[in-house]
Amino acid sequence: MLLTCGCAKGCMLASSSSVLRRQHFLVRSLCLGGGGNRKGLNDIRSMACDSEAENVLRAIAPPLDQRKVAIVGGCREYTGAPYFAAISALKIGADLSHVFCTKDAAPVIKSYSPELIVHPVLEESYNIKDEEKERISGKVLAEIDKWLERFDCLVVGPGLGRDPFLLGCVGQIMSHARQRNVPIVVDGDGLFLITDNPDLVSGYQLAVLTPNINEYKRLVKKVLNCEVNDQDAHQELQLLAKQIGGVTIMRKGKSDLISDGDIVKSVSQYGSPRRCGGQGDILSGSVAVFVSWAHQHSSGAGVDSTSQMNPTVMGCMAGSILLRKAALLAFASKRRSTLTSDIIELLGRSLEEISPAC
Ligand SMILES: NC(=O)C1=CN([C@@H]2O[C@H](COP(=O)(O)OP(=O)(O)OC[C@H]3O[C@@H](n4cnc5c(N)ncnc54)[C@H](OP(=O)(O)O)[C@@H]3O)[C@@H](O)[C@H]2O)[C@@H](O)CC1
Ligand SMILES: Nc1ncnc2c1ncn2[C@@H]1O[C@H](COP(=O)(O)OP(=O)(O)OP(=O)(O)O)[C@@H](O)[C@H]1O
Ligand SMILES: [Mg+2]
Repeated sequence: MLLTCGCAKGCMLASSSSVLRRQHFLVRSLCLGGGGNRKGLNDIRSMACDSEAENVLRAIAPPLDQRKVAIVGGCREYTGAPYFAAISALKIGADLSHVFCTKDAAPVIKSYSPELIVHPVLEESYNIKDEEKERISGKVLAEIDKWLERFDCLVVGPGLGRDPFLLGCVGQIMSHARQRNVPIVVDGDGLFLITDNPDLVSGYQLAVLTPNINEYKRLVKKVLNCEVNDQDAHQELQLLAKQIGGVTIMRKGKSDLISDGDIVKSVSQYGSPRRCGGQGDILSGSVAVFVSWAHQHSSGAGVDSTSQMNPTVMGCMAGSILLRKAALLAFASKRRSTLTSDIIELLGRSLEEISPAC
């Protein structure tokens, strides 16, 4: 079998055995990063490099292992978003994917798939009396606390809705996860929550924010107190991440821009021109798995040059390139009728093409 590296340095290896494949994996890892990343003029180290994102994915994807992720989201209005995030995490390699949602949403989400573990624990205001609120929020927290330490990553927000009582409980869940050093991906209505309460993630380096165009506008307005400036997109994102205290932000759009306040990376692989709802949910579930793999990779890394990159940034790059590849394949086949579920079906093939399971 001929394996080509695809790294910027043009490395190519021929391999006919799994041993050689492992050696090739190491060579690919060493091809990462290097001196080509520095821009120099100011302190932004920025690079638009899709092959680098593929190399990051290969480097951090372990042999098959056990990962558990949880999605906090799903309410009366939205049941698709938490399902998309949770099933994407499973398709990529999580062995268990939990969903913590409202009681109304749970039977619906369960009916989409027997693969998911669904906890009907969240409550919305319409369902409870004022005098019950304190007791119920204590109960919600106690339910989730039992599980928190088992998770390698939490995704907060897909289809969560904006009910103030529910968001109050979710804020407390985030604080508990933070105390236990569980990485958190914040998306959708989770971003609505943290835009109002940036302290929930401020200074937490295991937090990833994945805003879409609207969510980004709201964040910039709240934190930087200005309008979005697309001319200086990299600097603005870097400043925003720095201001929130070193969280990693992936600004989704035509290119996905990723910054931890230090480096800025961009993934621009052509994906799908279809903007069907739910692609961001695939991304948040995928990033959860990749971030947890990247942290594992970094903690065990030796001389491998990927160990110098923030693992949270690596997880975002890997999630972005994978979603874009799957979206490209889905659009090639389904064209105008491409749906989010078509993209999810192609996550496995896309991952296999970038990083075959050993
Ligand atoms: N199949 C599914 O289940 C899917 C469900 N999804 C889920 O949907 C949720 C929202 O995500 P999204 O991407 O539509 O949000 P976004 O771009 O900020 O807003 C667009 C416009 O809508 C408006 N608006 C939003 N919420 C509002 C509210 N409660 N009440 C009033 N206005 C509201 C918003 O207004 P604004 O905030 O600007 O005032 C803006 O004009 C989120 O939980 C996501 O995960 C998606 O993942 C897709 C697949
Ligand atoms: N204009 C675009 N062209 C190409 N790809 C895009 C464009 N905008 C977003 N994407 C891709 O789609 C993915 C999801 O981003 P999007 O902005 O659709 O998220 P979202 O609005 O949160 O999605 P959702 O509908 O799930 O809430 C991103 O990773 C990005 O790669
Ligand atoms: Mg979204």
